[in-house]
Amino acid sequence: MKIAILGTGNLGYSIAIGILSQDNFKFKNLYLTKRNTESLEGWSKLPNVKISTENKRAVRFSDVIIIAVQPAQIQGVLDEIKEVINPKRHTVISVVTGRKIADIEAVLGTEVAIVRSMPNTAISVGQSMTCLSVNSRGKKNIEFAKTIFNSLGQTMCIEENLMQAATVICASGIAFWMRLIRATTQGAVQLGFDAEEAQELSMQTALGAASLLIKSGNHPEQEIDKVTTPSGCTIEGLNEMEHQGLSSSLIRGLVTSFEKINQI
Ligand SMILES: NC(=O)C1=CN([C@@H]2O[C@H](COP(=O)(O)OP(=O)(O)OC[C@H]3O[C@@H](n4cnc5c(N)ncnc54)[C@H](OP(=O)(O)O)[C@@H]3O)[C@@H](O)[C@H]2O)C=CC1
Ligand SMILES: O=C(O)[C@@H]1CCC=N1
Repeated sequence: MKIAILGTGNLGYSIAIGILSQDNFKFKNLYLTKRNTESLEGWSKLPNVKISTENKRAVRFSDVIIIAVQPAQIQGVLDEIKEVINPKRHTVISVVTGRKIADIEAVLGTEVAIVRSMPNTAISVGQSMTCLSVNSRGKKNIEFAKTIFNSLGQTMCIEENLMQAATVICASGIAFWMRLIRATTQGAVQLGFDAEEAQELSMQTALGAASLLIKSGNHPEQEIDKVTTPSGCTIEGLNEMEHQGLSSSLIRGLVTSFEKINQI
């Protein structure tokens, strides 16, 4: 499999690191493009990695085309590559926020396999939650896209009308969870740990909580019941957090992000 990433910025870079680090599928070449390639110079020393400013060249050279530019830049990229897209050969995967499959079909045509994908930046460490939607032609290629993204975390195939919500929960979600980890780290510092220890306690506890749910399949309240000793310290702290609006502020933040993403 020959893969091109058109637009190797923050997310494209994370995807490239993830592809290079995984060993579940074999890729023959990884072609990375951006307009100014200075930041990618170190990569050209890697075997099987090509760096270029030329999107058309990257497309001609590849089978899977991952488009990872900003929403305002995708139209220009699609216009540029349309003449070299071969529907029999190429699968186009867009990770661009808010751009519908229909917008891409309008330029490349409905006979091209198109996957709309929303990974998150944890893709660079093989732990992305990636949501996928496909056009009719892409249904045959969904397993192919799943193979790529399953080796870089977990995937879920969803209806395209849920993609904006998925972006808020999973992609923006990385920022939300970072803030929760930072806040619990700051609390631990206030209670006497140094900053490094505090962050380690916070990160591993967050990982443990998520792992408990993933492995047991339990509802969060079942796990909470196991921790909240009657009249104990956990329920006292948890109730104070709720009095201060913990769940409510998180839900309101998600809804506000969702309202914003629908204007992008
Ligand atoms: N799922 C997620 O977690 C996230 C998703 N996103 C989405 O991913 C997309 C990319 O975001 P992000 O990586 O943060 O953005 P960046 O601005 O960091 O990356 C975009 C890259 O595209 C390159 N680029 C721009 N125009 C072209 C072109 N014509 N040809 C080739 N390369 C080009 C830019 O580099 P240069 O200027 O050198 O060309 C830049 O490196 C966006 O749509 C964003 O909404 C973003 C962040 C997180
Ligand atoms: O904040 C944003 O608009 C983009 C979409 C998801 C992550 N970053």
